[in-house]
Amino acid sequence: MSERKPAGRPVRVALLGCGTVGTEVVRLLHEQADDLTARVGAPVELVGVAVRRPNKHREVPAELLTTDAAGLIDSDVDVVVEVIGGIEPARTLLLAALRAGKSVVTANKALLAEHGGELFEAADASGADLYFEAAVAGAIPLLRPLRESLAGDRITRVMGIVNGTTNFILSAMDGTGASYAETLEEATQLGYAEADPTADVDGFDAAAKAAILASLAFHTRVTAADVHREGIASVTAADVAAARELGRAVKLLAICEREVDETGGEAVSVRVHPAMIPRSHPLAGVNGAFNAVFVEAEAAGQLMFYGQGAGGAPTASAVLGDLVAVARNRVVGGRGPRESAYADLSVRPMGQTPTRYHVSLDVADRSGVLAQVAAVFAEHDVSIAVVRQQGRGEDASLVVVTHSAQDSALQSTVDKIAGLPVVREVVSVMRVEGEES
Ligand SMILES: NC(=O)C1=CN([C@@H]2O[C@H](COP(=O)(O)OP(=O)(O)OC[C@H]3O[C@@H](n4cnc5c(N)ncnc54)[C@H](O)[C@@H]3O)[C@@H](O)[C@H]2O)C=CC1
Ligand SMILES: N[C@@H](CC=O)C(=O)O
Ligand code: NA
Repeated sequence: MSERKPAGRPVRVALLGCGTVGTEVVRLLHEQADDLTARVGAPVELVGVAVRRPNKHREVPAELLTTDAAGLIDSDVDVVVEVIGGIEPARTLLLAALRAGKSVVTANKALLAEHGGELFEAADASGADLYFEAAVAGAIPLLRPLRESLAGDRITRVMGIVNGTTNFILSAMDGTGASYAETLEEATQLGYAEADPTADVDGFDAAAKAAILASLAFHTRVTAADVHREGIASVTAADVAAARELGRAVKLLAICEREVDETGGEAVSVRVHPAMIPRSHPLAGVNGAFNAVFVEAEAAGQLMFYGQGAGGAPTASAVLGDLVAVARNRVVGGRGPRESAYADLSVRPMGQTPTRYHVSLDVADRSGVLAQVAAVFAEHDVSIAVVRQQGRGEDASLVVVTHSAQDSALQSTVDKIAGLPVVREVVSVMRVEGEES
């Protein structure tokens, strides 16, 4: 058996925040101390944990606890791990760490999606590392493959389920019929939801992740404000039932696409919205807090990443992976990848993005109604792929699935149809993904 090499000077780590993820980071650092030393080539020493209320953290040795996060960063530490969340004070603290040449590991997608550029610039100026695998899809190794393994390929599309809380809720609505409120409460108890769960439900969390994914995939700075965002608050039991009837499931998807416009110029589209996907699609079988992301690249073809996207221990696994990487860089010299935003592509507005709609209507059951509805689609140059009509006494249910068209044309079509006197109710309108157009 080969002997382990003697370990060098300890890598000194400051942890900021000790909630769902931070608690698990402390546990893993303690439990895996010997293995981490062997893997890094030096002991990884937790020298301080910044918290808000020290008396609430019995799991951390009292001498490590401090309420002075800035002071901890200023002390003799090599790496700062941030699991506080939110924009401030995380932004100010991490900028201070990076400017002082301390490597940073963070799980904070909200911060990266809004101020990633500023953080990368501070890292470049001092030569420090900035790693953030936990920020997207929790435990799933996804950002490192995009930043490193696929750096020689040309990514064309990234599509996936990147929010565990909403997937947990939609899975329950589809499966057990549990109420929205009950399910959200359970997701919060299990540590999946953000401190303010509206960040999950309204799609802000997924939009931040989509911005990070698009930035890495397309070598372009994409911020949360660039992402078209719709959450799941408007998804009704009727939508889920309509999907089910057509052999589809409703999922909140993050979709990042490289697009070529009429002049041959390239742009990207980045969006988060609920969509119906066929039950045969691999994403339809992703349930609970699990995440899954498809990546399509010109040479690699299709890749799929699947696993636990939320929860304390899975997220801490990704944090520890990054910690080992930056600690190794400290021990052997050198640094990880810098920001790559050279392509500088523009982000296409949602209205100009090609999408497909599923529209379910209650209409009067008499001759000529279908023709009237079809005429509105034709007027907006929207081609129909599937029509299904079923009589129910005086009324009929009419379902239309379109071919691909500009989102703005689809939206105008639905607005006009809603105003037709023969249309009693627009029961469900949802985009369709995951099948040929
Ligand atoms: N929980 C999860 O499943 C995942 C969380 N993340 C991200 O990880 C980060 C942490 O998330 P959680 O642990 O779930 O949040 P949490 O709310 O459970 O923990 C955050 C902790 O930071 C503390 N804190 C707030 N301000 C502080 C300050 N100024 N100084 C020191 N401590 C402060 C809070 O008291 C709390 O204990 C967030 O950025 C979140 O988006 C990422 C992936 C998954
Ligand atoms: N709140 C997030 C946590 C992980 O990023 C989620 O539900 O996915
Ligand atoms: Na990840």
